[in-house]
Amino acid sequence: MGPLFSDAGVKRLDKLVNGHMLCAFDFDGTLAPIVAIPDEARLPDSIRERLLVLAKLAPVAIITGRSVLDISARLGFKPDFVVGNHGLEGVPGWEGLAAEHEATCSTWRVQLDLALAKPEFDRGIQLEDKRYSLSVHYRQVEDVDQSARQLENLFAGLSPAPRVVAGKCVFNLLAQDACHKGSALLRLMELGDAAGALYVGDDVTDEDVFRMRRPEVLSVRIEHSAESAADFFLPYPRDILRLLDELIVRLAGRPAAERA
Ligand SMILES: O=P(O)(O)OC[C@H]1O[C@H](O[C@H]2O[C@H](CO)[C@@H](O)[C@H](O)[C@H]2O)[C@H](O)[C@@H](O)[C@@H]1O
Repeated sequence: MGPLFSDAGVKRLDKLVNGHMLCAFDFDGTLAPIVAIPDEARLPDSIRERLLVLAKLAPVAIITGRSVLDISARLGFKPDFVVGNHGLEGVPGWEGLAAEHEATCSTWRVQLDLALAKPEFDRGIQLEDKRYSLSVHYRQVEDVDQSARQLENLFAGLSPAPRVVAGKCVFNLLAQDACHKGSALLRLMELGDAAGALYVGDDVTDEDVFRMRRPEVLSVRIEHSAESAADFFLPYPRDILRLLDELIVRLAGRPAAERA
């Protein structure tokens, strides 16, 4: 994993922009700064303005852990694709799987509501029901390590067994099937007839994209992590602005026929 703005990274970016490409982004921690209360996350105007320009030059996808309803209200513009619930919601052609995911989530919800009401669990634990997946947040608890351990034990007893993906002070409970951010991205590329894609993310569920290590997908992580499978990293969250600017300059410089 090297810095994106290095000779090797810029070479990959230039090569990608020369073909018909999809620009895909995660939301929290990538486009929107992390804040203590999930509902207070906002897309900064400086980023929205650039995304609006970018969307005129190339197809744009937002692939997030939030629900489609939640994220759509936060964007303030309409990208070509909006995928929610870590790839489980909003992918054209995958609608048939939704009913099953919804039923599984309701089952977990009942079990978790009962358990989390017990006095041993910190009242700061917040369950976010996103219809097709659940997020259990523990950012607001007194003892983060203790709550994380208790929650992991609790999830081990859930039926049916979820796929538990830890994130930033959150556990995401997902269905155990092949749909995730990586498979969603490949499906969007197929639908958009894209020869390549840029994917930018910051968290553990973004590793489903990074781990694919596809040569046609340029994967970029926000902040360096020795454990990440991403190709490149941007050192600081603010560097997303530079990346958007560099993309816009390159894409705007292409002949119109290539952008179509
Ligand atoms: O895939 P993403 O777009 O990165 O979404 C991942 C989760 O983001 C949200 O939670 C995270 O961001 C919150 C706001 O900054 C923060 O308070 C929380 O601690 C983070 O885990 C969102 O609430 C979840 O539904 C998403 O799965």
